[in-house]
Formats: sequence, C-alpha cells, structure tokens
Amino acid sequence: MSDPMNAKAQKQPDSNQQQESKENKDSNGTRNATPDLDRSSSKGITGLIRLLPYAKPRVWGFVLIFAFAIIFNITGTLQPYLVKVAIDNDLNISNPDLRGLIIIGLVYILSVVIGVAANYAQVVMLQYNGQSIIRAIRLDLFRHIANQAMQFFDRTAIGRLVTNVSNDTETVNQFFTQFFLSTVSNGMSLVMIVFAMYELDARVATYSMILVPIVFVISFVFRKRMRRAYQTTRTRLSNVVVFLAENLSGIRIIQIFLQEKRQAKLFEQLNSSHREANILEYGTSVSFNRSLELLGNLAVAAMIFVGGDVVLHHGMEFGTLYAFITYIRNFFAPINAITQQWNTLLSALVSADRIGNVLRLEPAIQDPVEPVQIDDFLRSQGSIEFKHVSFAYHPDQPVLRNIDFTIEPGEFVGFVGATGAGKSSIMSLLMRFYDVTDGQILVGGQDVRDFRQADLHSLIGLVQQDVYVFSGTVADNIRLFRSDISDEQVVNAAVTVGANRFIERLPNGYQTPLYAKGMNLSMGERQLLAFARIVALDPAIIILDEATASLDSRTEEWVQAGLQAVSQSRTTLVIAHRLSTIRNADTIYVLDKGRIVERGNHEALVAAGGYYAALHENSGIDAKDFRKNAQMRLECKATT
Ligand SMILES: Nc1ncnc2c1ncn2[C@@H]1O[C@H](COP(=O)(O)OP(=O)(O)OP(=O)(O)O)[C@@H](O)[C@H]1O
Repeated sequence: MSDPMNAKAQKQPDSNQQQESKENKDSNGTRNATPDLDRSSSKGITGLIRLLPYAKPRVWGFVLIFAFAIIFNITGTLQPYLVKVAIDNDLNISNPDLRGLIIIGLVYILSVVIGVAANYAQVVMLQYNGQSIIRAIRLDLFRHIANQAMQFFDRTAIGRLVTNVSNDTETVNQFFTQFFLSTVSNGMSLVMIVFAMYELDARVATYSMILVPIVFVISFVFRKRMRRAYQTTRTRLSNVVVFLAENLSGIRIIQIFLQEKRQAKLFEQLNSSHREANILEYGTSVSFNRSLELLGNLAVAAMIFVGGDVVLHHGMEFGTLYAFITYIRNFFAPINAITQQWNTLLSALVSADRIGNVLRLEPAIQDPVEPVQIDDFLRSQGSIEFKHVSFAYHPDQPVLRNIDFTIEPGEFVGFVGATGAGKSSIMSLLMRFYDVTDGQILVGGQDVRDFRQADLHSLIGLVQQDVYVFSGTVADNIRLFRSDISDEQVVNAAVTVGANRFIERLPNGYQTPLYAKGMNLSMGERQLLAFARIVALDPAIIILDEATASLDSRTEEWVQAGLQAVSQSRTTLVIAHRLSTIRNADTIYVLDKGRIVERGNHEALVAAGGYYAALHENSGIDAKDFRKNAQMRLECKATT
C-alpha cells in the first residue's frame, strides 16, 4: 500500500510539520531527524483522521458491518416490545390469548437467533477489517522506519519504535474494532430505544430525555482528566518498554559490570510510576462509569415510582411500564458502553499521533530524482575516490578533515588508527549512511549521491565486527533469503572462504537453524559466514571491520584465509585492529583525529619511522594502545 499519511502530509503541511521541519534542520541545512516521537502533534482527532485512508479499501466491509449492526439492534429493540404486547394483549386476565402468546414466543426466539447470528457476523467481520487495516499501517511503519537514514537511528531509542509498531498499532486497531463497533452499534441502539419510547408514550419519553444533559455534564467534567491520565500512562509504559529493550540488548555489559542492582532499581522506579499512572487512569475511568451507572439506576427507580403510580391510576398499561423500565435500563447500557470506549478513543488518539509522527518523517538521506543506472560495467567497477572529504555528526565537531585518497579496482587497503580516529566514519560515508559535510565521494567514477541507495549498497558488501545473523538456517544467512541464489552457489560460497569446515560439522549442515544474533556460532565462525555471504552476493567492493576480540590461532588462520579468498578480484577496505591482517595491503592509511597522517605500504611506513612504525613496534599490543607511544615518537621527532 502506498503511504496515504505521507501523501496527505505532503499536500497539506500543517503548522506542526513546519515546526518539525524547523527542528529537523541543523546548522548545515541538512535534515538531522531528531524527532520527538512521543510528542502529541495534533490536538484532538486529527491524528486518527489522518489514518482513515488506511480504512478506505475496507469500506464495503464496514457497510456490511453496519447492516449487521442494524439487524442486531432491531432485534434487540423489538424484544421488550414483544413482551409488552404479550403482557398487555395476550395475558389480559379478562381475555387471555394462548395462541397469540405462542406466536409472540416464537417471534421472540426467532429475533434472538437472528440477533445472535448478526452479532457474530458483525464481530468477526470487524476483527477482519481492523486487522487488515493494522497490517497495512504496520507495513508502512516498518518500511518508513527502515528507510530512515542512520542519524535517525543514532538518535531514536529502538524501544520507542518497537512500541510504535507493536502497541500503538494495536491500540489503533481497538479504535477500528471496539470503538467503531461500540459507537455504531450502541449509537444505533440508542436511537432505536428513543424511537421506541416515543412510540410507547411521548410524554414519559420526553421526561426521560432530562437524562441527556446530565450525562453530557458528567462526560464534560471527566473528559479532560481522563485524557491527561491516558497520555501519562502511555508515555510511562513506553518508557518501560524502551528501558527493557535497551537493557536486554546490553545485558552482557550489565552483568559484566555488575550493574544489575542499579538497573533493577531504575526499572523499579519506571515500573512504579507506570503503576501509579495506571491506577489513576483506572480510578478516573471507574468514577466516570460508576457515576453513569448510578444515574441509570436512579432513573429506573424514578420510573418505577412515577410510572407505577400512573399504572395504578390506569394512565398506562402495565406492559408499557415494563417496556419503559427495560428501555430506560437499555438506554444506559449503550451510553455506558460508548463511554467505556472513551478509554479506547483516548489511547487511540495518542497512538495515532505517535504513529503519525513516524509516518510524517522524511528520510534525511533521499535518493536522487534521476539516479545513475547501475549497468554491468558499473557493477564490476570497484574504484573509490575520496575528494577532500570533511564530515561532522554534529555541527562544529568535525570528525573527518580533508580526507583525500583513491583506491583502484581490486586493491586491498587497510585503515589503522586509534579509537575514535574516524575509520568507521569513512566507511559509513562510503555507504552513504551519512552525507559528507564537504567534498565528494566517487564509486566507479560516480558521486555516491547520484545512485539510488539500494543500488549503491548492492555494490558494497559489509562485514562488521559483530556479524548480524538473521533468524533462519545457515543457508538462508548466506544467501540472505534471495531466491535467485541456488543451494549450489551457497555451498560454493562457503567452500570458497573455508566456512564449509564448520558448517558441515553442524547437526543439520546448511539447514541448521541459527539462533537470534548467531549465538550458537563462535565469533570466527560468524566472520566466515559473513565472508560466504559476500561471495554469494558478489559485490565489487567489500568493507571489513575486523573483529577486535582475539581469535584462537587456528580460527584466525581460517579467517585470514577466508579474507584472502573473498578479497580476490574485489576492492577491499579493512579497518584493522591486528596489523597482521593488513601487512600485505597495497596501501595502508593511518588516521589520527580525523586526518590521514600517513599512507603507504607496510615496509614504507615502517621505514618512515612514524606513527605506523610505533604501532608496528608495539604490535604485540592491541592497536588501540599504540597511540600514546606513537604520539611520544612524533613529539621526539619534532624536537630533534
Ligand atoms: N553516530 C555517531 N554520532 C555522533 N558521533 C559519532 C557517531 N559515530 C562516531 N562518532 C564520533 O566520531 C568520531 C570517530 O568515530 P569512528 O567510529 O569513526 O572512529 P573509529 O576510528 O572507527 O574508532 P574505533 O576504532 O573505536 O571504532 C568519534 O569521536 C566518535 O565519538
């Protein structure tokens, strides 16, 4: 489904959007996507109305539901009337009519059966419609989130997004199912009851209408309080989910650094504040509902008192009084049901706002209007050029300064430097996860901004330190679910990089299911799996962010051999943490504080006796620790 939200938002930018646009521009003029996804951007029902286009394809379904609701309500309203007829006509003591009674009884049973069937059909269809709408909204949300640029994910808590896609859509579903059904069906029932009451006795019916303004006043008094209470509960629940998502994903760190108690205490605080908000919410809601119930019972009591007197003075038949009492009680049931749905409406308003906040976001990095088409020539071109590239994640905090290099197709280059020097940032820019602040990056002679992002990514294969493993089999993880890659190609890819050695030892070989995050594989095995992925997908360029954790020497040998195999005939960029990985590189770039301070091959750099030489001297030590020594050496050089 297209994105009706977005289409509408683009046509009619409201003041909130303009505000959002302002907030989302940084001083460089680029969008920085720092959205407050919890912000209630539209007052009242606007957020929900904006979601209505998702219900459009289901319009006929709703018409049918409407028809079933009419049938259900007619049967419900008819029943007290049938009892009235039976009491006043057939049970008349002076002239009883047994045949008439039987007929009324049969009609009553028939109306009950038809009512139940109509109600069943109505509820099932409503669920079907509601779930179909939610499926479409969820799909759009997921696509929309997945299309956002990296800075969106840098600044948005994943838990917030999980709440958006799961809870918020479910709450909106309740609007389309419970609230819709309740309002339509009970609203209709209310109209029919009022109609039946006027048919029975217009005067008594008019007296009964005094209830309407009282109900209105009660609703008005509670409305604001309830909205505030619901908003608080939703925000606090979302805080709990965010905390949970972040803590579970970082559970290892929490355990290693003995943070369990502290985190549990924080969680307890969030939980308590959610509990308090929830109790307040229910307290308000229950006070509201009970006030209405009290009013309903008072109305019934008044009807018994006043109506009974009228019956005794022969101003009304007993059956009519019975029907009136039933209608008055039934009159409150739909009002109560509709107001019970007030909660649903309020939650749905908040959720619709939050969904809208996500759907209105535009990705900070956009594809060009006329992208360069990737043909076979370009696909085989692995040349890379950085032309005076500078970059900052935040204005005034430059991370890369005047980076300038050219890598020829098929070259193997290494990047070394202390932590925070900017190695990963170079790779992120190459993949256009971010746009350069200054300068230009070319791949195959074309500016990366001229490609569609998907096309650019198809040219580049990435092997990260922590290889991401999807839920699925080993084979699925090598072909990345692409049906055009055959089983044979999967096996060949694994053999090429030597991953077959461990795969064949797994219980079901290539069909072994992998657990979330590949926890049933070692780090080295995951690296080999990622290499096999590269061979199967066959990009012209690969980026390897070498794992920092030390591998045992045998596994390291396998990973080195795998890297050799995968880098054959591909342009290979390696962020190296062990110098042995890049010893044979064509060129090594040494980075310090966002600048390239040295470049050359291993021998030349060692001979130069600078930064890299210091690193080499300390090669027993991890790359991250070399900077201090290197700095001292540079300072020594400067003074001599
Ligand atoms: N997403 C981000 N948002 C803001 N600042 C960032 C982001 N990623 C990195 N930085 C900052 O940019 C600088 C360069 O980081 P980068 O990750 O490129 O360094 P690195 O050389 O790859 O380090 P490491 O070897 O530790 O991975 C650091 O100061 C870092 O704090």
